[in-house]
Amino acid sequence: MATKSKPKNKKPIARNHNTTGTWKVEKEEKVQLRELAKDERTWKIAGTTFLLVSVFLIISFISYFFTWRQDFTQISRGSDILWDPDVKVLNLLGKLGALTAHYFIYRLFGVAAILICTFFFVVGVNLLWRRRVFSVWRNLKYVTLGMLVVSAILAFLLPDEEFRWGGGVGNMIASWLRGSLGTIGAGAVLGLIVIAYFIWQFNPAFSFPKKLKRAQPEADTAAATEAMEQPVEEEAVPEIKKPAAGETKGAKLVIDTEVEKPKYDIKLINKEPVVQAKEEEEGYERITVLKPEVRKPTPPVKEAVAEPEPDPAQELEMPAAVKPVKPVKPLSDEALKLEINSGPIAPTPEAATPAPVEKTKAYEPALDLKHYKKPSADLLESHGSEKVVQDPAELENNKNQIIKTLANYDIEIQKISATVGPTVTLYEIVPAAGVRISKIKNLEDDIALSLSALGIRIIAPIPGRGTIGIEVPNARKTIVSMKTLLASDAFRNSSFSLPIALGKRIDNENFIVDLATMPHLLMAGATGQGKSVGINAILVSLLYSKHPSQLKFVLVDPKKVELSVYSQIVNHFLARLPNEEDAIITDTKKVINTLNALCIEMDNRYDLLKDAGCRNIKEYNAKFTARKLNPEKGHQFLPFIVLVVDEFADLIMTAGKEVEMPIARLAQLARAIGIHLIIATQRPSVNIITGIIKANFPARIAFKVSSKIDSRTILDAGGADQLIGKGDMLISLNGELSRLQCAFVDTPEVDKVVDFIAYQEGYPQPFLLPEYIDEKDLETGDFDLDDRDSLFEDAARLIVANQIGSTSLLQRRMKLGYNRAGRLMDQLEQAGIVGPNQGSKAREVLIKTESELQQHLDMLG
Ligand SMILES: Nc1ncnc2c1ncn2[C@@H]1O[C@H](COP(=O)(O)OP(=O)(O)OP(=O)(O)O)[C@@H](O)[C@H]1O
Repeated sequence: MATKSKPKNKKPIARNHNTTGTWKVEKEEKVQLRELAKDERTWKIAGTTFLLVSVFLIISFISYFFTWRQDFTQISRGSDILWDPDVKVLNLLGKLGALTAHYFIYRLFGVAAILICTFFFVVGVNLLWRRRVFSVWRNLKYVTLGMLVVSAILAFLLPDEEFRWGGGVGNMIASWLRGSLGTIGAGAVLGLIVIAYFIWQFNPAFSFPKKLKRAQPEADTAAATEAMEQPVEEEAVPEIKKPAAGETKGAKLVIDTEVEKPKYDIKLINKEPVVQAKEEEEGYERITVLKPEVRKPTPPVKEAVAEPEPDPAQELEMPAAVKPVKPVKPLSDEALKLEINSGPIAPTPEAATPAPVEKTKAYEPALDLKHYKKPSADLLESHGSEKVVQDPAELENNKNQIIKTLANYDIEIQKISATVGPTVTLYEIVPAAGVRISKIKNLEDDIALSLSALGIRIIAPIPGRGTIGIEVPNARKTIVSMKTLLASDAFRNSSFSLPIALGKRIDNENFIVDLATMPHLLMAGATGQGKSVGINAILVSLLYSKHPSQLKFVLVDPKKVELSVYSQIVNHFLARLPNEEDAIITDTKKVINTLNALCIEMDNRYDLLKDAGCRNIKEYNAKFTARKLNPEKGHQFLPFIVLVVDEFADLIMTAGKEVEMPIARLAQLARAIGIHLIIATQRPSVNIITGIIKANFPARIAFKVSSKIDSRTILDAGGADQLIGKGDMLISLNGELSRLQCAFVDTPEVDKVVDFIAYQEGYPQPFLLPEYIDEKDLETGDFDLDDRDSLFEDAARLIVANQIGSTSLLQRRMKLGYNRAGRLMDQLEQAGIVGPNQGSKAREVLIKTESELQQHLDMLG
C-alpha cells in the first residue's frame, strides 16, 4: 500500500487550529505590531534618534554658553520666534537650538543641564546595540541628582552673576535653603552633600584598611539573620494551564493484534496533552482513556511522578496485554507521594542546606545581593501549543506499514502499541515466540523505506521492557518550550543542587536532571542540529534556579559569538582570571591558563575540605554557613563552578594535550568540590573526544550527527545519525539511552533573561579564579630585576663559585626544573653576572670572585 504523503506544513503547530476570520485578523494585527517592536531596524532607528538628540543638545548647550548674551532678547520671546523669519540667532543650531538650550540652562538647571545629554547618549547606545552597554537606571539616578545638586551649589556660590549658573531650579533651591537655614546653614548642607558623595563614591579609609579577600565580601551577622528568614525572593511563576477536562493527556496507542482477530482495537493512554488532528475515522473501534503504562523510572527524572494521577477507575481498564512481558519495577506509592507533594520540600540529607543550623547565627551567602530576584517564567515565550498533535490516520498507517513490512520477512508479532512524543512516536512490538531480535534490528532500513520517513530508529530490545521499539518521526512536531519546563512543579520544587531542564522524553515526561550528579556532560552534534539551543537551555535552567552567590560560570567560546550574550552578567554569574578584561574566553592561550587556574582552584578547594574534615562541597558549605569554619583561615562559601566549552574541537586542534590534560584532571577529580564541566563539539571524532576525555564524561548528549561512527564515538552506540535535528537528541545517562526533544529557548528569550539579571545590582567584580602563570611565558618574557627569583642570589653564588655559566649546573645542584633554571640564568645575564647564551657552550661568568659578587649584589640592591 502506498504511503499517504503528508502535505508539508511550514506553519508552527500553534497556528494549525481552525480559526474564524475575525480571530485571524486580530491575531495578524497583533503579530505585526509585535514584529515591528522586535524588528532590529526599529531598535536601530530609535537608538540613532536618541544619539542625535544627545549630539543636538550638547552642541546647542555649548554654543549657548558663547551666544546667550546676544541671543537673549530674541529667545526670551519664547517659541514664537521659530515662526518669525526676521528673527536671527547666533546659536550654532539655530532658533530651536537656542530655545532648547535656554530652556534647559536658563530656566531649569544652569550648567548642570549638560548632564542630560548623557542620558540620551546612554539610551541611544543601548538601543542601537540592543544590549545593556550602560545602565540606564544608574545614569538616570546620577543625572537627576547631579542636576539638582550641582545647580543648587552653583546658584549658591555664584548668586548675583549675570549668567544664571545654577538655572531657575538651582536658584530656587539655593534661595529656599538660604531662607530656611541662613547662608552658613545652606552652605553647610550643600558642603555635606558634596562630602557625602565623595565618601560614598570613593570610601576613603578613615581607619586601618581591611584585608582584601578574594571571595565576595562576607555579610555581617545581624544581616545574615535577616536573610535566613527571607533568603532569595522568588518571582511568582505563572501557573501553567492544565488541560481541560476531557482533553487527552499524552497518547499511548495500543493495537492488539491477535491472529484470529483481523481488526485492531485502538486505545489512547493518557500522559500529556494530545490533540487529535482529525476526527476519529472508521476503523477505530474505541478510544479509551487509560492510566499511563508504568515505565521503569529513570533515576534523575522527577517530573514523571509530579504529573497529576489519572482516575484509578481507569486503571482497571488496562488490558492484560499491555503489561510488559518482563516485570518492571513500578514506582512505589511512597515515591509518588513524595514527588507529588508540592508544599515545601521536607529537609533530607540531600537538601541544599542540611546543616544543623542555629537560625540566628547562620551565614547567608545570598545576603550580599539580598535584593536579587531570580528571573520569572514570563520572560520566556510559549512556542506554540504544548499539546502533542497526532493524526490517528498517521498512526494507523504507520502501524500497518510496520506489520506489513515485518510480515514480508516472516516476522509475526503478538502486539503493537504506540507512544506519541513531541517529535517521534514509539511503536513497541512484542514479537511472536521464537522470532530473533537481530532479525528485526537488521530490517531498520527496510522499515524506514516502507514508512518513507527519515529518522527511524530501532531499539531492539528496549532495555528492561522485553519489547522492540521502532521510533518514527511525527509528521507534525511539537516544540517543547523552556517556559513549560521551568514553570513545572518538578523544576521549581526540585531539591537538586544544579537542576537542568533538558527537554521531554518520548512519553512526554519532563526530563529534569541534576548536573551535580552527572557530574560532567559531553555534548556533540553536527552544525545546526540544536547544540547551541541545548547549551542555552542548560545555562538558562541554572540562571533560573540559582542565586549569584551559589553559582559561577566559566565560559569558553572559541567561536566568539555563541556565549557573548552572557557577558552582561559578568558581575553576577561569571568567573574569570585576575587581570583579564573579558570574562568570556575566546583565545586558546587564555583557555589553557583558565583551565589550569581551575585546577588550582580545585586543589585549593580540596585543601579547604581537608582542613574542614568534609567530603564534599555540600558538607563544606553547610559547615561554613553554620559558622563552624573560620574565614580567617581562608574558609569561605564555595559557589558551584560550571565550565562550559562551546566548540571543544577548535581547542583540541590548536592546543592538544595542553587542553586535554587539565580537562581530564578536572573531570576526574572536580566532582566533589563542585566544579562541573559541559563540553560541546561539532566534530565528535576520536581525535577530539579521546579515550581519556570519554572515560571521564559518563553523561553524554548527542544531537544529530553525520555518521554512525560519530554516533558511536559519542554514545558508544549508533542512533544519533538517525535523529531528525532541531533539538531531537539522545542522552546517555547512567548507562541508559533516552531519546528527548530538547527544550527550545530562542536567542531573544536568553537576551531577556540576561537583561533581567544584568539590570539588577551585581558584585563589584566577577568571581576571581586563582592566578596561573605559565612557566613558558616567563622563560621568554622580559623581567624586572625587582621581580627576581627568590633563588637568584643562591644561583649567582653557585655560578660564581664554579665559574661555569651552565643552566644544567643550576638544575642539578639546586634541584630545579629546566624552566626555572633557564629563567634564573636569564636573570643572571640581565644582572650582568653571566654573559649571553653561547649555544651548547656554557656562558661566560663575568664576575670572578665572591667578594666581587657581593659588591655587585649590594649595588643591585
Ligand atoms: N530544541 C529545539 N526545538 C526546536 N527547534 C530547534 C531546537 N533546537 C534547535 N532548533 C532549531 O535549529 C536551529 C539551529 O539550532 P542551533 O543554533 O542550536 O544549532 P547548533 O547545532 O548550535 O549549530 P552550530 O553548531 O552551527 O552553532 C535553531 O535556530 C532552531 O530553529
